[in-house]
Amino acid sequence: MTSPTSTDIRAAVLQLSVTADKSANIAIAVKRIQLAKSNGCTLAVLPECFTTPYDNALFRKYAEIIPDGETCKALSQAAKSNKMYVVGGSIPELCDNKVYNTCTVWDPNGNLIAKHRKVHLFDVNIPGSTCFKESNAMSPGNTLNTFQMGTLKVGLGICHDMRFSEMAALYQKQGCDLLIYPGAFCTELGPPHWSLLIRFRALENQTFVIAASPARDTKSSYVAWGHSMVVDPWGKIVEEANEKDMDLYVDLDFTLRENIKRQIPTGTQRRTDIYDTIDVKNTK
Ligand SMILES: NC(=O)CCC(=O)C(=O)O
Repeated sequence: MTSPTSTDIRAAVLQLSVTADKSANIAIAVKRIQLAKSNGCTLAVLPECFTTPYDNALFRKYAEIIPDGETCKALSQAAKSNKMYVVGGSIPELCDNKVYNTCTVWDPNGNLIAKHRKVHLFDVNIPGSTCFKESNAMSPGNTLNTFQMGTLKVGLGICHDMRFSEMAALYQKQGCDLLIYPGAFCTELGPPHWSLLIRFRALENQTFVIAASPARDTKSSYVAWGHSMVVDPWGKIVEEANEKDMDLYVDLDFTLRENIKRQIPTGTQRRTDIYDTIDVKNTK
């Protein structure tokens, strides 16, 4: 069983191509998890909607029940047979006749240890650029979600969630060392905002951030930006993909986070006497 200490994470960020063939998408994800294992990784992170073209017309058709659906069974088995943590990007989840955009997390024994339903749905209307209303097809989640990887605590968000600094700040307050965002920014909003947002979330919370995108497919109705990346708590991009189908293997040294927290102790400098970020849900 892999039980990471504070310094020994090698993460794989899998920038997968997403096709219309759900079973083929799952099979490729499983192969790439195996490949990550053979490259010494203990954690694999998959992209948002890696089984499903990002299209409101398809989410319900591709949706499945968690944890009994096809994708969950495959991810659980992949985590177990490779003795890895697997952050399963996201899939459309069917529950009580609603569809959620949901990330599942599997431990090295194949157990489901966390589930995050996208809290902030991607509803934007930018004339001449991007119009998308994810809430026409999906329901929002209503909880923040973390999981433990050995001594490390990880906070989860999905794509548009990364725009909301309050959510990341709450994860920081809960002691998260790493934030993971499976995402799929489009080619209009990717160039101006993707990298900036990921770096902001890392810098302001002094955490590592992993963001995993699908590879770009210019023939699909929604063209993903790609550029999966890992950013360190200094705000520096450690590794960045281009737009192609590819994987990143990145060593995360958490002593860096401990040093930065000590050197610039913003975590203990907050003036909660004049402002605060409060988890309303869990403080009621
Ligand atoms: N899939 C998404 O949530 C896309 C988010 C996005 O592109 C943004 O700009 O926000």
